[in-house]
Amino acid sequence: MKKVGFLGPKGTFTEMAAYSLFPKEELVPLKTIPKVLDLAFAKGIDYAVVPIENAIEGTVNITLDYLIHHKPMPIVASISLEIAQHLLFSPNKDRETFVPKKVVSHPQAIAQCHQFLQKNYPEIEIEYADSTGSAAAWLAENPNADACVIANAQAASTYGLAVAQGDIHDFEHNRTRFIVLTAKKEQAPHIVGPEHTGDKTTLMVTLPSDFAGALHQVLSAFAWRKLNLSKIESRPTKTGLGNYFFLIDIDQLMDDVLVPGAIAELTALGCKVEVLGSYATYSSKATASIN
Ligand SMILES: O=C(O)C(=O)C[C@]1(C(=O)O)C=C[C@@H](O)C=C1
Repeated sequence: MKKVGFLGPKGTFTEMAAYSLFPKEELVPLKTIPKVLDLAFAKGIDYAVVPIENAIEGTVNITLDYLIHHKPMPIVASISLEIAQHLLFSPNKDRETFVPKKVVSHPQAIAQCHQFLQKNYPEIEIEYADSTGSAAAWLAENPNADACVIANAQAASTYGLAVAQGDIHDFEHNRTRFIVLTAKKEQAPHIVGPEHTGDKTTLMVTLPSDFAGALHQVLSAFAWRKLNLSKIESRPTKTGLGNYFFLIDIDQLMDDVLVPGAIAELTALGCKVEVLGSYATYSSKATASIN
């Protein structure tokens, strides 16, 4: 059995992602995203599953930055899940009359429900937790707290909390993409359950210096080869204000000609190019209940 580390505890969205991809493997809950990446890098687990991007809030910066700057490992798969955020109360509180003073959740979950909170609880104090699951676990241990949490239905049932209001995320099409990483040689995991939606190659491109038309030249290396890009994002290199690199997702696996050709062209322009992964992408409804 493989060991799959994920942002825990039980009841997180990342657990759903890990379970959708690896229902038969040993799932290992870890407290924070850096802890998951550290353990994968040290080969204490076979695979790491961590969130990377949300449809409402954008990139999960901690994942990307920690991966790139501290624990570089190849991406070997990704999965996108529907994300339904619910407002959960302790069973000790009356759903009709309780007015919580505090809401506890993961920053991404709070951000996805920002307008809901503004409208319904404008005075509420916000407390950030390591994950939605850890917020739910905390409320289960402190059932008399004047607090509520934002988490999913799986967390509600795992921790015996009541769904005071379902689907409180501000935009309907709320999805998060999770990536699978490994520091072990064997690479691509064997995945059968979720729907295979396509393939990606993710590149990290650092420009030699800031010159006129640099990004245009970078993009044209892909354009004339008809390589479709599904994402381009700039992130700070952390070497000084204004220094950025680009993360580029190409909509296909690494091949023998086109992608290496584009990389060679970028290198000839003076860019530094690293391949962060070439992998299959999956999609799932995330409704599976985890035992
Ligand atoms: O807190 C969780 O349940 C997580 O799995 C983390 C996370 C994230 O970091 O984006 C995953 C999916 C949702 O977007 C909200 C939170």
